[in-house]
Amino acid sequence: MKKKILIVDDEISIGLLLSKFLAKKGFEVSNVTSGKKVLQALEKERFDLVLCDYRLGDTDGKEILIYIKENHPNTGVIIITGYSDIKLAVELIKLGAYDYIVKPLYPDEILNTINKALEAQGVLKSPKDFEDTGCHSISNVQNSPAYINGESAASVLLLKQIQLIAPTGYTVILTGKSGTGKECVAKTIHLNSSRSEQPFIAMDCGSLTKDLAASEFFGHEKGAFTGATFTKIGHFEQANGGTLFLDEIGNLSYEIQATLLRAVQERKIKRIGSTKEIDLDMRLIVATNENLQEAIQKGTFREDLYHRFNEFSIHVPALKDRDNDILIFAEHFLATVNQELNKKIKGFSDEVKKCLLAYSWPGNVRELKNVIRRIALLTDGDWIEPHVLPLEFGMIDYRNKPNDKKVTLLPTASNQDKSINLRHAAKEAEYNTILEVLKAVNFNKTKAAKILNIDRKTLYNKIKFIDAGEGI
Ligand SMILES: Nc1ncnc2c1ncn2[C@@H]1O[C@H](COP(=O)(O)OP(=O)(O)OP(=O)(O)O)[C@@H](O)[C@H]1O
Repeated sequence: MKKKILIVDDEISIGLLLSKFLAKKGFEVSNVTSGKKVLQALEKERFDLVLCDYRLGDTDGKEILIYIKENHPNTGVIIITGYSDIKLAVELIKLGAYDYIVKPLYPDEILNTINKALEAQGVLKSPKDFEDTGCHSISNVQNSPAYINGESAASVLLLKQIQLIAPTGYTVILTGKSGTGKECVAKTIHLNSSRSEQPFIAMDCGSLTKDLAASEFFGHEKGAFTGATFTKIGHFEQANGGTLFLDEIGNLSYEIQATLLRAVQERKIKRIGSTKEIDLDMRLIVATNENLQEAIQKGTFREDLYHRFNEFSIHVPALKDRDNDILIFAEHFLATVNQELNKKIKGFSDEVKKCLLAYSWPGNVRELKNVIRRIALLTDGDWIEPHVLPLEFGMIDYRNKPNDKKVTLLPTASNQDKSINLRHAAKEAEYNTILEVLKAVNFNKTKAAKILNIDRKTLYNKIKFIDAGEGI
């Protein structure tokens, strides 16, 4: 059956041109020239897709989009805009538009977008579509795990925003709780930009001290200060040509922010101890799990720097807001662990699935990844059963096998060497303490390190250690 498309454009010639082209491509096409006529047309018949010009005499594309999404949710909408306005485009996509096309119109682009919109209709996108739609997975980055998207509305929106912003050179602020995947998103944006062949350099600003900051950002010449025994290339210079990802910018001291602002504004740096200016040509992506607006109000974050960064912002949703994506991520991590540990675990029992879905995941995707690594390691059979779930799942009962007298942290360790068991128990206790503290401080690693009385780097290593599946 032919797919029905309604073209809405008050420029009659453009509408006619488009309808001729689409009719030739096998679509059944109708044309209208005003908002009022759209309503009448939609009352009369069902359309698969509405291709709507943003600016119309009696209304605009946004109004029409809202009307269609409320009254004909199964009809896809593509908006045509006269100028490239990313913010407007994102707003329209958030409101439910499948995509937007910027004039001048190119037949191939229109056809491609229409076909994709029709394919996607009624079906939420699967993670694989990320690659199908021309975005690369990040699996080709050394030491980077593949980027997994989900099917929830929040994940579909996230993917759209990544696809939209990646090819522009915009500086992006990524907000979201710790472990939601901000760095993963930053890498994906980089890999889908024209800089993908150039370096992606990630820098954790949370651990920067005042003394180290300038040298870490801009590098130094040999002999520039006591202890500068070698020339050091800073992160800005390393990222030149590519993308610099600054993580945890909310933790930067006010003084360091001033240094950073100069470099970002002027796009030039000097290594410490050098007079030579180095021109910068790179994209900046920054991330924070702090509320920067609040920090600005409190006077701890510079408003001017914030505006420099905020050419575009993307919120990376918490895992609990990604519905059944939890299971998509879980299956993916299980497949990876199976490979790493040479196991053949088939999947999760229904009970475990329920627990995974019911848990609140304060540590987000990172926590999920760790949990899957741990429970896969503890599983001997084909299926992951509830008794291997960590204590925070409130599954203590499950952890007691029928003949056990006490709750054991590692049920499978009963037949293991006692010393190994103790070591494991110590690691488990350490893991749980770190996790508890992290949760208590909303996963702010700087604060957690202070409470745990270890430096941030040690904490980072321990988290990595856990991340790497060794923290059992
Ligand atoms: N979409 C994703 N696909 C695959 N793995 C992911 C995804 N999102 C997150 N992860 C994994 O979860 C872990 C945490 O992700 P990441 O470091 O990107 O989070 P973050 O938000 O930058 O955390 P933080 O704020 O603490 O730095 C990593 O091991 C990462 O590989």
